[in-house]
Amino acid sequence: MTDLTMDLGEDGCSAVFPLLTARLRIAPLSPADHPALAAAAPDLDLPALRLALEEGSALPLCLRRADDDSLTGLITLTRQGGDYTLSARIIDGLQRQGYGSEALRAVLDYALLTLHLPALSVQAPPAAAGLLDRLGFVTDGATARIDTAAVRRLTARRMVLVSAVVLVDADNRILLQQRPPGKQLAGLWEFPGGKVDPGETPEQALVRELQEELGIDTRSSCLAPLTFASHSYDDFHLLMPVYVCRQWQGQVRGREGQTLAWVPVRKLRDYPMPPADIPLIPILEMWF
Ligand SMILES: Nc1nc2c([nH]c(=O)n2[C@H]2C[C@H](O)[C@@H](COP(=O)(O)OP(=O)(O)OP(=O)(O)O)O2)c(=O)[nH]1
Ligand SMILES: [Mg+2]
Repeated sequence: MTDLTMDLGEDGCSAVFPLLTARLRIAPLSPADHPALAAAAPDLDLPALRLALEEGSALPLCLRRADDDSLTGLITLTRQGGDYTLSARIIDGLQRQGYGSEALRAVLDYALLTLHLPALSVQAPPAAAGLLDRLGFVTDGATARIDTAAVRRLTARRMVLVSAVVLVDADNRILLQQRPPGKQLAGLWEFPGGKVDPGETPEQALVRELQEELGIDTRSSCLAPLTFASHSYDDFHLLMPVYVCRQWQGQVRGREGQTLAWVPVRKLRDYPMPPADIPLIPILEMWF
């Protein structure tokens, strides 16, 4: 039997939560969620949910929009005997905008591929049949069921290899560049770098990207491996070796119109970064 709350730390937080999707942050129910939930779904038995969460027999997950933190819904995993069930509720007025499918992909991925539940079943109203079918559920009467193999097919993503660099100047500041409008993750601050082309090594790709993006010359021997990022975006899995470089030739300038910032490590958290980069910040804080 799996304790559904095993990834929650003492304070209800953990390294895996929030689950992030394109528009949502998904995190275990906390007392801070109660007022919004009670207002939006007065029929929910919040004290019972809270108790089940404390006992580890249920994991209620609140869905909130990443941009304005507004409540979008609740997905609850429940253990009943040896079986695991799921129930999903999107707040009235927010249905039919794809939030359910977006959140369910992330929750199914977590429940079957991280928590290793063998299968999940859901009471399926006829209106949800199409959605459940697209997600890989098999319907039998009023119940629909999904297993690990189906979730693997649902969440399989191509792997994209991207090289990135922590460029450090003489004052120990780190170069960030802002992703331009129109590109994926526009407006967020990232480390320079880019996709590794076929036939390139990660180091060769970085030497090329540093010339293309910043107009500077460096060599593979000036790139020291530092760490890596590994993160599932909705449509691909990013694997990003991260190097550190202190030696280059030429003046750094944004050759693709991007805004640049030299940032002391203690100020990194002031610059919103792509979700893949968030785990890199404490590593840099320790390292510098
Ligand atoms: N360079 C860089 N990319 C990052 C970081 N974090 C992160 O999630 N990414 C993602 C964003 C993109 O999906 C992908 C890199 O793509 P990119 O758009 O920079 O690729 P590129 O320089 O080769 O540009 P393009 O020719 O494909 O437009 O990696 C980061 O810190 N640096
Ligand atoms: Mg790039």
